[in-house]
Amino acid sequence: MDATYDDAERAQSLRDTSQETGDHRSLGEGRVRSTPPMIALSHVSKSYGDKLVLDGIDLAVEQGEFVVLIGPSGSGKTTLLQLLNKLLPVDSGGIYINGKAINTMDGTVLRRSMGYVIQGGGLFPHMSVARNIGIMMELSGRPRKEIEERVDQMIDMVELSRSLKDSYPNQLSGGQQQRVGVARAFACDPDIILMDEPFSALDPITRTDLQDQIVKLHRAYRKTIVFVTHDMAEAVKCADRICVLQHGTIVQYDTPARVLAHPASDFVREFVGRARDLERTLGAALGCKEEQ
Ligand SMILES: Nc1ncnc2c1ncn2[C@@H]1O[C@H](COP(=O)(O)OP(=O)(O)OP(=O)(O)O)[C@@H](O)[C@H]1O
Repeated sequence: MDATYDDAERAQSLRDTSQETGDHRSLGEGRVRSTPPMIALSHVSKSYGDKLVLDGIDLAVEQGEFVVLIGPSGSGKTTLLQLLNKLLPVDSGGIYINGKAINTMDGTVLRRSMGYVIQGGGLFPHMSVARNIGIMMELSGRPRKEIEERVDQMIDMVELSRSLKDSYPNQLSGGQQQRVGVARAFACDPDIILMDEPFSALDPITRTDLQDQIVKLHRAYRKTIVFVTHDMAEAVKCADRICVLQHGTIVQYDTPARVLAHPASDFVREFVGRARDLERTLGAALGCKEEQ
């Protein structure tokens, strides 16, 4: 069955069962999932004042999936991400983590259970690299020795030098700051990691390095990742599935191969086309440089 159809059906079944049961195992008539999706949104809407920004979003993200949210500026990507960790409240509809409605969960507890990486790393400027990485563990009262060991492990994992442990964020390059942000997100071993344009402020080479790194980490640890970007090439490189947003609705949710080969609308075709044009232009420009 077509993945997009399957998701639509699943989302529909979530909608049908959510109010009554609060449990998300139904897959429609007579079919039962053995596990709920790691993340499910059922008819979620969100407005700022009278401006509707997300309009009846149905979305399921499976455990261990890498889903990229992509769309033009203002299409609602960041808003959607911030609904997932309750930085913003939904106006209507439901969000479920592992089958459990997040409106029953404490926002702080929920956020501590998820990794969150934003542009620039979102590091605390007055804390050292080591403390930035270990802060969530510190807040959860983990023993100092365990935190120290984990910090070293995370620093090695993101291929930073341990000599930077006592440095402060303003003493690091943009790429190093972003690596610290990624290390912090993984430190508490969360099931879910949310990433909001984490690499978009970086130069192309550093950006490529970090994309490679996150793909590698995803393969190794199979975290469920929801990643926001404007960049189709980044989406194709990293995603198991790409969710294309336009004016607060999902216009396609499918594998990179299918989004590229079968764009669901003229809008998606144009979006993919622009990315390909850019890639060709960049490729040509880089090719010229190499020849010089
Ligand atoms: N706090 C806010 N108050 C009012 N309007 C907001 C607020 N935050 C976002 N918006 C508006 O909601 C819409 C969606 O914003 P959002 O940041 O989710 O889009 P986005 O797709 O992430 O955009 P970008 O790619 O530029 O970051 C935009 O029109 C934005 O101006």
